[in-house]
Amino acid sequence: MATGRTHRPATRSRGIPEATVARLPLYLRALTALSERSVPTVSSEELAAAAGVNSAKLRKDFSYLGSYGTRGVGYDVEYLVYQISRELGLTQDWPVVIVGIGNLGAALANYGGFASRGFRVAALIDADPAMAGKPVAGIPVQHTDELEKIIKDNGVSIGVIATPAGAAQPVCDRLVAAGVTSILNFAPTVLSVPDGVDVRKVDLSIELQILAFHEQRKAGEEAAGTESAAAAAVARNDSAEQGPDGDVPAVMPA
Ligand SMILES: NC(=O)c1ccc[n+]([C@@H]2O[C@H](COP(=O)([O-])OP(=O)(O)OC[C@H]3O[C@@H](n4cnc5c(N)ncnc54)[C@H](O)[C@@H]3O)[C@@H](O)[C@H]2O)c1
Repeated sequence: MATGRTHRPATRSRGIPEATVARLPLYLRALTALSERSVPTVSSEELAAAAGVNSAKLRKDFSYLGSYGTRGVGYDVEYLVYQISRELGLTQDWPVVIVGIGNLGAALANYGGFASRGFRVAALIDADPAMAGKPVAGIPVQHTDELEKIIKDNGVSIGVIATPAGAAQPVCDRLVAAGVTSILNFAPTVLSVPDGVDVRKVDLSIELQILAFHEQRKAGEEAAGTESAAAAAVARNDSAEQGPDGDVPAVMPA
Protein backbone atom coordinates (compact mmCIF):
# COMPACT_ATOMS: atom_id res chain seq x y z
CA MET A 1 0.00 0.00 0.00
CA ALA A 2 2.40 2.71 -1.07
CA THR A 3 1.02 6.24 -1.05
CA GLY A 4 2.58 9.33 -2.49
CA ARG A 5 4.05 10.49 -5.71
CA THR A 6 6.46 9.42 -8.32
CA HIS A 7 8.48 11.92 -10.29
CA ARG A 8 7.05 10.80 -13.61
CA PRO A 9 4.61 12.31 -16.12
CA ALA A 10 0.97 11.18 -15.88
CA THR A 11 1.43 8.94 -18.91
CA ARG A 12 4.40 6.66 -19.26
CA SER A 13 6.40 6.39 -22.44
CA ARG A 14 4.68 3.17 -23.57
CA GLY A 15 1.29 4.86 -23.29
CA ILE A 16 0.10 3.26 -20.07
CA PRO A 17 -1.35 5.94 -17.77
CA GLU A 18 0.20 6.23 -14.33
CA ALA A 19 -3.22 5.55 -12.73
CA THR A 20 -3.38 2.22 -14.58
CA VAL A 21 0.15 1.36 -13.45
CA ALA A 22 -0.94 2.07 -9.86
CA ARG A 23 -3.81 -0.45 -10.22
CA LEU A 24 -1.72 -3.22 -11.80
CA PRO A 25 -0.37 -4.43 -8.42
CA LEU A 26 -3.98 -4.67 -7.15
CA TYR A 27 -4.93 -6.90 -10.08
CA LEU A 28 -1.75 -8.91 -9.63
CA ARG A 29 -2.48 -9.53 -5.95
CA ALA A 30 -6.02 -10.73 -6.75
CA LEU A 31 -4.80 -12.85 -9.69
CA THR A 32 -2.03 -14.42 -7.61
CA ALA A 33 -4.62 -15.49 -5.03
CA LEU A 34 -6.70 -17.07 -7.85
CA SER A 35 -3.61 -18.73 -9.30
CA GLU A 36 -2.76 -20.22 -5.89
CA ARG A 37 -6.26 -21.75 -5.88
CA SER A 38 -5.64 -23.08 -9.43
CA VAL A 39 -8.53 -21.04 -10.83
CA PRO A 40 -7.96 -21.06 -14.64
CA THR A 41 -10.09 -18.12 -15.81
CA VAL A 42 -11.79 -15.12 -14.26
CA SER A 43 -14.42 -12.67 -15.49
CA SER A 44 -13.72 -8.95 -15.44
CA GLU A 45 -16.50 -8.50 -12.86
CA GLU A 46 -15.06 -11.13 -10.49
CA LEU A 47 -11.54 -9.81 -10.82
CA ALA A 48 -12.67 -6.20 -10.45
CA ALA A 49 -14.51 -7.09 -7.23
CA ALA A 50 -11.48 -8.99 -5.88
CA ALA A 51 -9.19 -6.06 -6.70
CA GLY A 52 -11.64 -3.44 -5.41
CA VAL A 53 -11.80 -1.69 -8.80
CA ASN A 54 -14.67 -0.79 -11.12
CA SER A 55 -14.97 -3.45 -13.89
CA ALA A 56 -15.16 -0.94 -16.77
CA LYS A 57 -11.93 0.61 -15.49
CA LEU A 58 -10.35 -2.85 -15.28
CA ARG A 59 -11.25 -3.64 -18.91
CA LYS A 60 -9.81 -0.30 -20.00
CA ASP A 61 -6.63 -0.94 -17.97
CA PHE A 62 -6.18 -4.37 -19.53
CA SER A 63 -6.69 -2.96 -23.02
CA TYR A 64 -3.42 -1.03 -22.49
CA LEU A 65 -1.75 -4.42 -21.98
CA GLY A 66 -3.37 -5.72 -25.16
CA SER A 67 -5.43 -8.15 -23.06
CA TYR A 68 -9.11 -8.29 -23.91
CA GLY A 69 -10.25 -11.61 -22.45
CA THR A 70 -12.59 -14.03 -24.21
CA ARG A 71 -16.32 -13.34 -24.24
CA GLY A 72 -18.12 -15.83 -22.02
CA VAL A 73 -14.84 -17.22 -20.67
CA GLY A 74 -13.05 -14.23 -19.20
CA TYR A 75 -9.34 -13.76 -18.73
CA ASP A 76 -6.73 -16.50 -18.51
CA VAL A 77 -5.40 -16.10 -14.95
CA GLU A 78 -1.86 -17.43 -15.53
CA TYR A 79 -1.34 -15.43 -18.70
CA LEU A 80 -2.57 -12.25 -17.04
CA VAL A 81 -0.24 -12.84 -14.07
CA TYR A 82 2.61 -13.12 -16.56
CA GLN A 83 1.53 -10.07 -18.56
CA ILE A 84 1.15 -7.82 -15.52
CA SER A 85 4.37 -9.09 -13.93
CA ARG A 86 6.21 -8.39 -17.16
CA GLU A 87 4.68 -4.92 -17.43
CA LEU A 88 5.66 -4.11 -13.85
CA GLY A 89 9.18 -5.40 -14.45
CA LEU A 90 8.72 -8.23 -11.96
CA THR A 91 9.92 -10.97 -14.26
CA GLN A 92 13.45 -9.82 -13.44
CA ASP A 93 15.29 -9.85 -10.13
CA TRP A 94 15.44 -6.52 -8.31
CA PRO A 95 18.10 -6.25 -5.63
CA VAL A 96 16.92 -3.88 -2.90
CA VAL A 97 18.82 -2.30 0.00
CA ILE A 98 17.16 -1.29 3.23
CA VAL A 99 18.79 1.59 5.10
CA GLY A 100 17.97 1.98 8.81
CA ILE A 101 17.59 -1.40 10.47
CA GLY A 102 15.60 -0.44 13.56
CA ASN A 103 12.09 -1.67 14.38
CA LEU A 104 10.70 -0.98 10.93
CA GLY A 105 13.77 -1.87 8.86
CA ALA A 106 14.08 -5.22 10.66
CA ALA A 107 10.37 -5.92 10.13
CA LEU A 108 10.75 -5.14 6.42
CA ALA A 109 13.85 -7.33 6.19
CA ASN A 110 11.86 -10.18 7.74
CA TYR A 111 8.92 -9.73 5.38
CA GLY A 112 8.79 -12.76 3.08
CA GLY A 113 6.57 -11.04 0.52
CA PHE A 114 9.45 -9.17 -1.16
CA ALA A 115 11.33 -12.23 -2.37
CA SER A 116 8.18 -13.92 -3.65
CA ARG A 117 7.51 -10.81 -5.77
CA GLY A 118 10.99 -10.59 -7.26
CA PHE A 119 12.57 -8.18 -4.76
CA ARG A 120 15.72 -9.64 -3.25
CA VAL A 121 17.02 -7.90 -0.14
CA ALA A 122 20.64 -7.53 -1.21
CA ALA A 123 21.86 -5.68 1.88
CA LEU A 124 20.83 -4.14 5.19
CA ILE A 125 22.61 -0.92 6.09
CA ASP A 126 22.70 0.99 9.36
CA ALA A 127 24.75 3.84 10.82
CA ASP A 128 25.05 2.22 14.25
CA PRO A 129 28.51 0.59 14.44
CA ALA A 130 27.21 -1.73 17.16
CA MET A 131 24.87 -3.33 14.63
CA ALA A 132 27.50 -4.04 11.99
CA GLY A 133 27.83 -7.76 11.34
CA LYS A 134 24.73 -8.67 13.35
CA PRO A 135 22.33 -10.80 11.32
CA VAL A 136 18.77 -9.61 10.76
CA ALA A 137 16.55 -12.01 8.80
CA GLY A 138 19.71 -14.01 8.16
CA ILE A 139 21.53 -11.07 6.52
CA PRO A 140 24.44 -9.38 8.33
CA VAL A 141 23.87 -5.64 8.79
CA GLN A 142 26.51 -3.51 7.09
CA HIS A 143 27.69 -0.09 8.16
CA THR A 144 26.74 3.03 6.16
CA ASP A 145 30.43 3.54 5.33
CA GLU A 146 29.94 0.65 2.89
CA LEU A 147 26.81 2.11 1.25
CA GLU A 148 28.31 3.20 -2.08
CA LYS A 149 30.28 -0.03 -2.50
CA ILE A 150 27.22 -2.16 -1.69
CA ILE A 151 25.08 -0.33 -4.26
CA LYS A 152 27.73 -0.68 -6.94
CA ASP A 153 28.66 -4.32 -6.23
CA ASN A 154 25.03 -5.48 -6.20
CA GLY A 155 23.76 -3.32 -9.05
CA VAL A 156 21.08 -1.92 -6.74
CA SER A 157 18.58 0.49 -8.25
CA ILE A 158 15.92 0.43 -5.48
CA GLY A 159 16.56 1.70 -1.96
CA VAL A 160 14.25 1.58 1.04
CA ILE A 161 14.71 4.28 3.68
CA ALA A 162 13.66 3.41 7.23
CA THR A 163 15.86 5.84 9.14
CA PRO A 164 14.70 8.61 11.48
CA ALA A 165 13.30 11.59 9.55
CA GLY A 166 16.39 13.75 10.07
CA ALA A 167 18.67 11.20 8.42
CA ALA A 168 16.43 10.45 5.44
CA GLN A 169 17.52 13.24 3.04
CA PRO A 170 21.28 12.70 3.51
CA VAL A 171 20.74 8.94 3.11
CA CYS A 172 18.64 9.58 0.00
CA ASP A 173 21.36 11.85 -1.45
CA ARG A 174 23.99 9.16 -0.93
CA LEU A 175 21.79 6.46 -2.43
CA VAL A 176 21.09 8.60 -5.50
CA ALA A 177 24.74 9.60 -5.92
CA ALA A 178 25.66 5.91 -5.78
CA GLY A 179 23.22 5.06 -8.60
CA VAL A 180 19.88 4.30 -6.93
CA THR A 181 17.02 5.59 -9.09
CA SER A 182 13.96 4.43 -7.10
CA ILE A 183 13.34 5.09 -3.42
CA LEU A 184 10.67 3.79 -1.11
CA ASN A 185 10.61 6.22 1.79
CA PHE A 186 9.10 5.29 5.14
CA ALA A 187 10.54 8.28 7.03
CA PRO A 188 8.01 11.06 7.68
CA THR A 189 9.74 13.62 5.52
CA VAL A 190 9.49 14.87 1.95
CA LEU A 191 12.58 13.95 -0.02
CA SER A 192 13.96 16.03 -2.85
CA VAL A 193 15.52 14.09 -5.67
CA PRO A 194 16.81 14.95 -9.13
CA ASP A 195 14.79 14.25 -12.29
CA GLY A 196 14.74 10.60 -13.21
CA VAL A 197 14.53 9.38 -9.62
CA ASP A 198 11.22 7.94 -8.46
CA VAL A 199 10.15 8.33 -4.85
CA ARG A 200 7.23 6.49 -3.28
CA LYS A 201 6.28 7.42 0.24
CA VAL A 202 4.59 5.06 2.68
CA ASP A 203 2.98 6.64 5.71
CA LEU A 204 0.63 4.52 7.77
CA SER A 205 -0.30 7.47 9.98
CA ILE A 206 -1.59 9.34 6.91
CA GLU A 207 -3.70 6.31 6.00
CA LEU A 208 -5.06 6.26 9.56
CA GLN A 209 -5.82 9.97 9.39
CA ILE A 210 -7.81 9.39 6.19
CA LEU A 211 -9.73 6.58 7.92
CA ALA A 212 -10.34 8.90 10.89
CA PHE A 213 -11.83 11.46 8.49
CA HIS A 214 -14.22 8.83 7.07
CA GLU A 215 -15.11 7.59 10.57
CA GLN A 216 -15.94 11.15 11.58
CA ARG A 217 -18.09 11.64 8.48
CA LYS A 218 -19.92 8.32 9.10
CA ALA A 219 -20.56 9.34 12.72
CA GLY A 220 -21.88 12.71 11.45
CA GLU A 221 -24.18 10.98 8.97
CA GLU A 222 -25.48 8.63 11.68
CA ALA A 223 -26.15 11.55 13.99
CA ALA A 224 -27.91 13.43 11.16
CA GLY A 225 -29.91 10.26 10.39
CA THR A 226 -30.99 9.95 14.03
CA GLU A 227 -31.94 13.63 14.08
CA SER A 228 -34.01 13.42 10.90
CA ALA A 229 -35.71 10.21 12.13
CA ALA A 230 -36.56 12.02 15.36
CA ALA A 231 -37.85 15.03 13.39
CA ALA A 232 -40.00 12.72 11.24
CA ALA A 233 -41.41 11.05 14.35
CA VAL A 234 -42.27 14.45 15.83
CA ALA A 235 -43.94 15.43 12.56
CA ARG A 236 -45.98 12.19 12.57
CA ASN A 237 -47.04 12.81 16.15
CA ASP A 238 -48.02 16.38 15.34
CA SER A 239 -50.27 15.30 12.49
CA ALA A 240 -51.76 12.39 14.47
CA GLU A 241 -52.52 14.70 17.39
CA GLN A 242 -54.63 17.08 15.31
CA GLY A 243 -58.17 17.38 16.67
CA PRO A 244 -61.48 16.42 14.96
CA ASP A 245 -61.34 19.71 13.01
CA GLY A 246 -57.89 19.03 11.77
CA ASP A 247 -56.74 17.35 8.59
CA VAL A 248 -56.80 13.65 8.05
CA PRO A 249 -53.94 11.95 10.01
CA ALA A 250 -50.91 11.13 7.87
CA VAL A 251 -51.48 7.38 8.35
CA MET A 252 -55.08 6.21 8.05
CA PRO A 253 -56.07 3.21 10.18
CA ALA A 254 -56.70 0.15 8.04
N1 LIG B 1 5.76 5.00 7.12
C1 LIG B 1 5.24 4.41 8.14
O1 LIG B 1 4.10 4.01 8.14
C2 LIG B 1 6.11 4.26 9.35
C3 LIG B 1 5.77 3.40 10.38
C4 LIG B 1 6.66 3.28 11.44
C5 LIG B 1 7.82 4.05 11.44
N2 LIG B 1 8.09 4.91 10.43
C6 LIG B 1 9.30 5.70 10.35
O2 LIG B 1 10.36 4.80 10.01
C7 LIG B 1 11.57 5.26 10.57
C8 LIG B 1 12.18 4.17 11.42
O3 LIG B 1 11.34 3.88 12.52
P1 LIG B 1 11.81 2.82 13.58
O4 LIG B 1 10.74 2.68 14.56
O5 LIG B 1 12.32 1.60 12.89
O6 LIG B 1 13.05 3.60 14.25
P2 LIG B 1 14.30 2.99 15.01
O7 LIG B 1 14.84 4.08 15.84
O8 LIG B 1 13.95 1.68 15.64
O9 LIG B 1 15.33 2.66 13.83
C9 LIG B 1 16.01 3.63 13.08
C10 LIG B 1 17.33 3.00 12.63
O10 LIG B 1 17.95 3.90 11.72
C11 LIG B 1 19.35 3.91 12.00
N3 LIG B 1 19.91 5.16 11.48
C12 LIG B 1 19.89 6.39 12.03
N4 LIG B 1 20.52 7.27 11.22
C13 LIG B 1 20.94 6.56 10.14
C14 LIG B 1 21.67 6.91 8.99
N5 LIG B 1 22.07 8.15 8.74
N6 LIG B 1 21.97 5.94 8.11
C15 LIG B 1 21.56 4.67 8.33
N7 LIG B 1 20.89 4.27 9.42
C16 LIG B 1 20.57 5.22 10.32
C17 LIG B 1 19.43 3.77 13.51
O11 LIG B 1 20.71 3.30 13.90
C18 LIG B 1 18.32 2.77 13.76
O12 LIG B 1 18.80 1.43 13.73
C19 LIG B 1 11.22 6.54 11.33
O13 LIG B 1 11.46 7.64 10.48
C20 LIG B 1 9.73 6.38 11.61
O14 LIG B 1 9.10 7.62 11.77
C21 LIG B 1 7.25 5.01 9.39
